[in-house]
Amino acid sequence: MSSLTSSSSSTSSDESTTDSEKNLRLSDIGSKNDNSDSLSQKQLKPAFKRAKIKKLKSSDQFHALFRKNLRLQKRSKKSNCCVGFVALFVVFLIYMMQLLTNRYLNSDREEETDPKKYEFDLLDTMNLPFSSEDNDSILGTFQQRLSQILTTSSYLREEYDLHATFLTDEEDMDSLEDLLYETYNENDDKLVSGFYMNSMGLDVSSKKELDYKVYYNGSGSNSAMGFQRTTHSDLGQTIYIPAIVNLINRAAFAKVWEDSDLNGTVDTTYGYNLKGPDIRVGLKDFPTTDGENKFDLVLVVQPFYYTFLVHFLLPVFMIIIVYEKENKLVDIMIMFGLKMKVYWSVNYFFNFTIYMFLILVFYIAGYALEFRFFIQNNFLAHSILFILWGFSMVSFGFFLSTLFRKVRMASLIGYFLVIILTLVSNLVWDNIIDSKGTGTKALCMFLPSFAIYSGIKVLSDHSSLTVEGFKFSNFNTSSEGLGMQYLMLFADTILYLLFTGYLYSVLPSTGGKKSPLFFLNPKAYKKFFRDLKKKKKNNQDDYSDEEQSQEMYSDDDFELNEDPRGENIPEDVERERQRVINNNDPIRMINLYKVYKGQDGNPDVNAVNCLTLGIKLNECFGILGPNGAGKTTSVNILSGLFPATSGTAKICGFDIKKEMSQVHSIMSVCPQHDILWDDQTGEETLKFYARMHGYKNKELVKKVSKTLNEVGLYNDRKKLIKEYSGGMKRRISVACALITNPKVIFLDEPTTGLDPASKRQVWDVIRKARQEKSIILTTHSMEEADSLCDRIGIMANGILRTIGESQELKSRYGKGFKLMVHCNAEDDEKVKNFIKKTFPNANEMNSLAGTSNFEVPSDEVVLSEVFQILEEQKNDLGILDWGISQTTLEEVFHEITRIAEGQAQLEI
Ligand SMILES: Nc1ncnc2c1ncn2[C@@H]1O[C@H](COP(=O)(O)OP(=O)(O)OP(=O)(O)O)[C@@H](O)[C@H]1O
Repeated sequence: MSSLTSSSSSTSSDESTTDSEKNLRLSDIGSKNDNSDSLSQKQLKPAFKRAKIKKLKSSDQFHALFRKNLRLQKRSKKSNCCVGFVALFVVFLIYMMQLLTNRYLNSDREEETDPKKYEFDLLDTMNLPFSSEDNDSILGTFQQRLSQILTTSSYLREEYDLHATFLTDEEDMDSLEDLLYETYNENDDKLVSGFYMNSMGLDVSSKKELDYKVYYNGSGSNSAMGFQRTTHSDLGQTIYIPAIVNLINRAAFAKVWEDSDLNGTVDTTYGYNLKGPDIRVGLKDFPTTDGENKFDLVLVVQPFYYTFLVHFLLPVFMIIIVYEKENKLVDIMIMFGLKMKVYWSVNYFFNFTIYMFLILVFYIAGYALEFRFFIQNNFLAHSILFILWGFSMVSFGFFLSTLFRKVRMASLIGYFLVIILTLVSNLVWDNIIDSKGTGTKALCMFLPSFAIYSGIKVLSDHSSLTVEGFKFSNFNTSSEGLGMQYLMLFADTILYLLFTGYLYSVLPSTGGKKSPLFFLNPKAYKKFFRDLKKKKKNNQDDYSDEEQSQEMYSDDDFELNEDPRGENIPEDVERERQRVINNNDPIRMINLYKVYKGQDGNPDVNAVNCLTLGIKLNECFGILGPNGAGKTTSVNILSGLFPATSGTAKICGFDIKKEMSQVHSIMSVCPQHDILWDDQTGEETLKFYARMHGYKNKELVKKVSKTLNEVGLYNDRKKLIKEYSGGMKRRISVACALITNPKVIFLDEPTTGLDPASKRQVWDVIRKARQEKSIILTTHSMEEADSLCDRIGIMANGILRTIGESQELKSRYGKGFKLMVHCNAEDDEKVKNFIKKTFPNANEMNSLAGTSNFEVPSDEVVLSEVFQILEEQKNDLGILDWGISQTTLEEVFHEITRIAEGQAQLEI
């Protein structure tokens, strides 16, 4: 009846009437009378119309999913604290190491790379032991000799890379500095030094002293460049001056002494009692140090720790995905219409955002604590490296997540991987790969850890005190550029996304759906692309407008085989089969089979066996059956969790084999076991699904509040799901199935575990919800089926055994009425005789202490007459109490399962 309403309303607007539509109407009329003659399948090829479906917007889904992820992330305090702690710990370690390095190992150096900023920090004074009257001439001779040694000694130039220049003004001094530092930076062994003769200092007549300044390399290992202890005459303290200064001073002095005719005037103890003119030496160290001699701890450990830190989110990314996979949350979201491209995009974007947050904290700490890695290197150089690593790590995490099905395993292996990848990239790169050619390096970088480690190492090497920071100006020319790292990280991002897509398709998901390994089978590969093209085309057609046009389709795809029971098929089941073939029910299953492959030597299980069934519009259809009858399997096939082994079903005209995405956008499900996020509240859970289906703002709030009220959870809406009782979880699962306003609802044992009051509340909700919908409800409660379902099908061993309205089944399978009479013991015989006389075929079932039970065939009973007769004779016969009841659904159920068991025994 309801299907008539549905199809006639859908065709009424059409001007033209096709033959197939006529067939449809004829068949609809047929469905009104279930006893109508069945038409051969060949004769009748009806064309049906698909339901109107509303397009689910990707943006709505993105919004809902992102909010959900964010909320759950905020609530996973342990994981957030752990990540934060590790980040801070790494920053703290590096900071401490930098402090230690600066304080104890480079204590005589300053962290200043600009040579211009160095002062001549002290002046050493050497007294020449001559009589003070001869200052001028002594100083003149000394200066002359000094110049001669410095400019003419090839030995000094070659051995010590000595640069001596006599300058006249400050500008020239600058150019000498530039020359010295340039030479210094280019020179491998760093044994450069420089002398600067300030012409001003030559004015010996007025100053009675000679000034000259020396640039020296304080880090030199060469003994000649090393330091020598001397006592600073003015300061009265011990200072260290470069050996070369003493060397040259002494050489100049010796010459002066030798040439001087004054030596005779000098007392043998000249060094102590004569005080002649001063030779003052200004000292200026080079700003950077020779790495060989100054151990910089930060440089050694930095690449390891940074690599560890940036890997640390990898297991978190894996866990997010595997958690939803293990708990079938992905499956349920798909059943509620989630598009996988949205799912992956949101997770990609979300994971990348978490990573960027970590990097932001790291950068703030790094700049605040003045890590040379950040300050010395070009900002873009390290930012691009870290961003590209973020992209590739998320892809890599996705890829790894496809390999795990359990969160515990994923987190265990994930954290182990962080350590292994960090260690391997550190040790293997430094000891083996670093010395290899570009090709080998690039190949190794297909493991993204190598790419990030080597990139960090390049930047780390540039953050040493002795070298310039990394700049893009040396990017192209430098053999240690970052080009390869950037390129490979980008390539890894794409590569691991492709791997993820591939593995996600071919590895079995929780639901057991998987695609073939295409590359092993070129035909399957071609088929895949053909299907994809077709699907794309369908999608375009389906979603060409906001509301889909009602497209005609035929049943060519249905495999209309005979039921294997052949002649033995029960009449009602066969009638339903013909009705389904010729009708446009919103849910139509034809010859649906599901065989589970036997594992560990067990035989295959035929869970669903040639199920042909149709659910009408506005109908709530109950599937009953003992445990293992195939109820849940049927629902799982229809909702797309499992593929059928053969046969198919159409839901609102969409084939579950090929158009599941359209089916998902119009259906909802309350699974047998609650599939919910423990850390969301009931309200948030409902909002999530409602948002996915386009509800917004006031409409969203209203809809959610109404549904919460209906299932009696409004007052508990702010509680987390993990704080809900089993019954409350069940009610929120039912609410989820109702909130999206679907056309088709699958309710798998929706009231299991509910107390009687809640059960009735949920029944009321379901009763109200069936308007404009088709509902399949599986249950073990006969009372529920009786109360809620318009029609009932009873399954056993995967086979549909009977179908019909509750009353119809009772009269078909029940053995009539049950009559109970209660009287005094002395009247017992009299009463029994009366019953047997009134109902000749009544069968006495039992009798005890004046209470007797009879089974009376239904054709002997006209209820009104029974009432009249018994009430009239009650007093005369001494009947104290009596009652009559019809066969219950439970008895029908037992009868059916008993027959099924008998058949199964025969088959064995
Ligand atoms: N994943 C599976 N792998 C193998 N066999 C399965 C699987 N799921 C179900 N089965 C088998 O399929 C048959 C039907 O199971 P199903 O869960 O559909 O029954 P049901 O009618 O829903 O039972 P219940 O009332 O206990 O929920 C059973 O024999 C069961 O053992």
